[in-house]
Amino acid sequence: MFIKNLSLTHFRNYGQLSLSFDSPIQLFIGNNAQGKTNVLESIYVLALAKSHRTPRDKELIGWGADFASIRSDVERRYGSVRLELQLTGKGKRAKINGMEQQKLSAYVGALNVVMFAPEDLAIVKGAPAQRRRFIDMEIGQVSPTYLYYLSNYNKVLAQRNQLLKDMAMKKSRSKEMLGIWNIQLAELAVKLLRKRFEFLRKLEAWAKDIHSGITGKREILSLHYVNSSPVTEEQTPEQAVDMLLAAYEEVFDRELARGSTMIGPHRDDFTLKVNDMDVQTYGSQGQQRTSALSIKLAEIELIKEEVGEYPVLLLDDVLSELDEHRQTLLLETIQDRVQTFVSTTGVEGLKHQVLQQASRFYVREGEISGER
Ligand SMILES: Nc1ncnc2c1ncn2[C@@H]1O[C@H](COP(=O)(O)OP(=O)(O)OP(=O)(O)O)[C@@H](O)[C@H]1O
Repeated sequence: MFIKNLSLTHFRNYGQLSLSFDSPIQLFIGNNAQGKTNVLESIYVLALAKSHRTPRDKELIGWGADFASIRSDVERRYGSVRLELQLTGKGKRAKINGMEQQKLSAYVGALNVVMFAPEDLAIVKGAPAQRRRFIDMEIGQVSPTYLYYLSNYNKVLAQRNQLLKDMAMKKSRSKEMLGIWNIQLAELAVKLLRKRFEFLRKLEAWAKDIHSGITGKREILSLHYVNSSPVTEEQTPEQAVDMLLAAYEEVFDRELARGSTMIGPHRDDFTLKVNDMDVQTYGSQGQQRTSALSIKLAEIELIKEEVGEYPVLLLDDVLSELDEHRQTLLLETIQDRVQTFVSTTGVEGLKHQVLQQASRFYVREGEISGER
């Protein structure tokens, strides 16, 4: 995948911006708070229809404007696609080749990206919700059906939780209705879980190899799904649904007391281990960083495997943080195969020869000038 150009209107601190790209690597160079991350964020939003920094689209719209838009022509293996996304704060309009997409799940995936930002350490160190978000976003990029099931799951979950609350307040005694929600929720949960198991298994295979390479074979990285339900990968979907229904029955009294659903993919997590040690709890800062890097590099390979093309890589302020050995490893993965956008405050820490040949863009107060 190759992003040929990018046009922004009222996106963050860019009133109007039009850029063209013809190199595998682009460096966005500038002081703090000038708009470097905003450019990378716009590419991420164009791909996933969501920001990596905020759940509120309103923040993406330039102050004083009532919409933001992002447009780009992307070269894919089957030809060029024009992607357009407009954000109003109340909703989004997404177009592929001028055709408006009714469902965002049909739009997401037209461009695949992997973002590596300082916040990504949260995949290792953060709360379970951050790892769930990571899993959902990554599977969603390569599987529109996953996004569709996820959005249905969340809707049914909200209704089931409401019913539990109503039952607890004696406003509703409808155990029959609960039975209906249980079946719908269990069927969707099993679809999500099976995809997640598969994703984690594939991600682990790549991450293990990469991590071993980075650490000179000293560390074995493994990923483990932390399941709140008794569903396993070995069960058939029918068996899994039955297991889940039985589990809902078992926790019914506790769920009624809490007014919320206690088991299912919305409560799950995954852990990372290095040589069988929990990295989140016991890992050093360096081990946590390296594990996050291994996972990001694994994601690049996984997307290639799933969609047949390398995604675009966005490196936000992380390259100069890596020591030379890790920089080299990262750049070897990229080589000429992965189009990469890098934000950095300076080029001093970027030693690798590949970076010397990159296109340079200088960012200052929401304006970008090209090569100097
Ligand atoms: N919705 C918005 N409208 C206008 N300007 C905005 C909006 N949101 C953020 N900004 C401005 O964008 C700038 C921040 O840009 P960005 O986050 O890209 O910084 P950066 O160049 O990556 O800096 P750093 O190196 O510190 O990360 C700030 O000046 C901020 O005021």
